[in-house]
Amino acid sequence: MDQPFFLALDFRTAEDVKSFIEKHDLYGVPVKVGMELFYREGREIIDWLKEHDHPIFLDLKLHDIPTTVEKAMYNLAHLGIDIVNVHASGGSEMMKAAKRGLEAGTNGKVPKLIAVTVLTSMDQSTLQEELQIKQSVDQAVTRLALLTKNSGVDGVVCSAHEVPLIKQTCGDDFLTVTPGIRLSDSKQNDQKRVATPQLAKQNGADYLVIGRSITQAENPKANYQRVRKEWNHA
Ligand SMILES: O=C(O)c1cc(=O)[nH]c(=O)n1[C@@H]1O[C@H](COP(=O)(O)O)[C@@H](O)[C@H]1O
Repeated sequence: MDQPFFLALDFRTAEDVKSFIEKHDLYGVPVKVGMELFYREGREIIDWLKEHDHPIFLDLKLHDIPTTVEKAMYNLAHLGIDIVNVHASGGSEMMKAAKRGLEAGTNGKVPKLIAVTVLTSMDQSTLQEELQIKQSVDQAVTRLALLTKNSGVDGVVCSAHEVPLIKQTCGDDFLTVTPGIRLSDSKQNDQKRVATPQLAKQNGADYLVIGRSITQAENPKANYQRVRKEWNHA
């Protein structure tokens, strides 16, 4: 993959996606398709993106009983995507089932499977006050990363801040995919654990996920180039 940034295509319709990509000449860049777009447009938008050579991270964050997740992954595997995810908090049986489903459903290259640790929209107070989890964010993320690794899954979704700890605990080859990426002058929106592309690179992240800093910018292409420059020069 030329540039390790997944552009989050959080748009309502396929038409919105196509006109955004066309207008800003972003053909072929790695993209993330999430629930909003996939629930409406399904496999057609995936096929269109593949026809235009976009590497695809399908972000549906599956979290259900093992059998359901295994069968859902079996069906998703036919889409020919590159990365797909589950929630690590679904537990090891669920993660192993997800992997089995993907392997059984794929003809060619098996998509990478990653697991969300603690959402980047959460912070210490969400964990401790709302969810009554006594561990710190760092501890909870590391614990879930280790569970993910021991379940045979390829890597995790986490914030850029936890990458050094995860690499230390799970090894350099264990993938870290980091959303919550913001350019220094972008709005934080609903994200709590944010980082610049530069910090993510310095911390050793393998891939970035970045949406609104680009898609809602006055000049999306210019911001895309800024991310690229920050990453390449960090
Ligand atoms: O799995 C994800 O991609 C994900 C996990 C997470 O912890 N936080 C997170 O923001 N995401 C996704 O990453 C994208 C971030 O978008 P922006 O906040 O607009 O850059 C969204 O599409 C989220 O669904």
